[in-house]
This record gives sequence, structure tokens and C-alpha cells, in this order.
Amino acid sequence: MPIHTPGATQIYTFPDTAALSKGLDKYVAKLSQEAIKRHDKFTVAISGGSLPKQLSAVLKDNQSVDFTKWIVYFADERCVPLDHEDSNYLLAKKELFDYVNIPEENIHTINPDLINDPDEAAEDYISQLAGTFATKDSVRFPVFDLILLGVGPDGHTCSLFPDHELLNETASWCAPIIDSPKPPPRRITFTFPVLNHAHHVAFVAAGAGKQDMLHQLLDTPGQLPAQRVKPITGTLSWFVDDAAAAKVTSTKHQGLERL
Ligand SMILES: O=C(O)[C@H](O)[C@@H](O)[C@H](O)[C@H](O)COP(=O)(O)O
Repeated sequence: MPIHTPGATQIYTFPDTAALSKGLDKYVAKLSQEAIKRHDKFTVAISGGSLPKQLSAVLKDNQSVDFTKWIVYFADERCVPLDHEDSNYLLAKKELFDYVNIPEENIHTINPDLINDPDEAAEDYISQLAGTFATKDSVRFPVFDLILLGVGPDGHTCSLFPDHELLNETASWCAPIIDSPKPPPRRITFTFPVLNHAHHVAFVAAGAGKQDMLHQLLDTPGQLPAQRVKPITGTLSWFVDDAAAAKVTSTKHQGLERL
């Protein structure tokens, strides 16, 4: 059975976070294999928050995944040194990169020399993206094989916050933000066009604290940042535990059975 129905949002539920990590492992491993078969690499972007831990719990021991072909970006990053406790890179390194053999040059971090200038840091990140994606097809936007996102209690995703002017960005690939309501205030973030050009986008959300927001995002039409993630031709999936999905009424699938 295919794991995706193009155009539809797939909501995979799991009894707990351990099961969610198993499902995520299965999903990511499959997409990684498909992408490597197709173009000899797997381009993936990840977020901060609880995502790296959920992602790596099972995946880091998955011997069937060829991590040497992974090319990793951060869907958003904080303007802090790479060894700072707020760094999304540091988090991902501790949770995943330290356990798997992704070549160092394939992990695209914010340029640590530019963290005092978010504009420059965002420009630099765009140049890094161009190095990976602007190949013979000369694409207008990067097309990631997979973008993995979290969602905040206010409906934000990446560093795209409700009512912020960045929600209207239609051209730039990566934007600076200096007034993030979630600390730290200075960050860089992918924009909606980049999220929406990906082949696959998956949100990961766990815990009762996400119940109300998930119900709002998945059952009620709206324009919250996470609701504006609508891949144009790609797929959209949610990986959630039962606690987070408790109030969701939209069609849900038992994750591991369906995957
Ligand atoms: O850099 C960041 O702050 C994150 O990328 C952010 O977008 C995160 O994914 C959400 O806030 C969800 O965070 P939790 O998973 O911790 O709830």
C-alpha cells in the first residue's frame, strides 16, 4: 500500500512517543531509500524543538539508511554560536549527527561568523541552498525530498509566527527574523514557498500540550502558519501521538498499521 495519497493530509497516530519514533523511522527510511535511488542523495531539512529527539530515537540505529548520502539543512535556526545551548544544530548533533555518518560537509549550518547579522546569515544560507539545489534545472525554489517540522502552541512552524510579515514572503528562500516571540529573538527561517515546494513535508507533534492547537489546525480551516504549509505537488503528513491527537476529529490512521 502506498504511504501517501497526493493532495490529502495524512494523519498518523501512535499510542505513545516510542511508537511515533518507530513510525517516523519507517517513513524517513523509505523516503531516504527512494530519493537515493532516484538521484543518489537525500535532501532533508529539520527543525528544532522536540523534533530531533523524536526523529533520532529509532532512526539513529537504522542500519538500512545510507546516511552518507544525506544532505541536511535546518528549516530554521537561531542566530547563536553552533555550540550554544539554543542552537538547533547542536541539538540535532547531540541527538542524531553524533550517531550516524552524515559527511560533515553535507550538514549545512548557519554561518557562525554571521550570527550578529541575521540578514547576512540568511543570504549566506540562500547561497548554501543554491549550491545544493540550483543545478541544471535552475529551479526557482529548492525542492527538498523531505522537510520535517514541529508546531508551537500558537500554530507557528519554523520561525514563521502568527501575524508576522514573513508570512507574506513569496520570493526569498530564507529570511531573517529579529523579533521572534519565541526566544531567542534573532533567527533565520525557510519561507512558505520553500516548504511548499518540497516533495514531502511531515509535522511531528506529541503530548497533551498540543491537543487544542492540533484540533484547531486539523479540524478548522484557517490561516495559522502551520495551516499555510500546503505542498503544491508534494505530500503532507502529520505524525502525532494519541495525547496530541485526542481532540482531532479529521480522519486519522493508526500509524504503524498504515505505514
Ligand atoms: O527553532 C525552533 O524554535 C523550532 O524549529 C520551532 O519551530 C519548533 O519546531 C516548534 O516551536 C515546536 O517545538 P516543540 O516541538 O518543542 O514543541
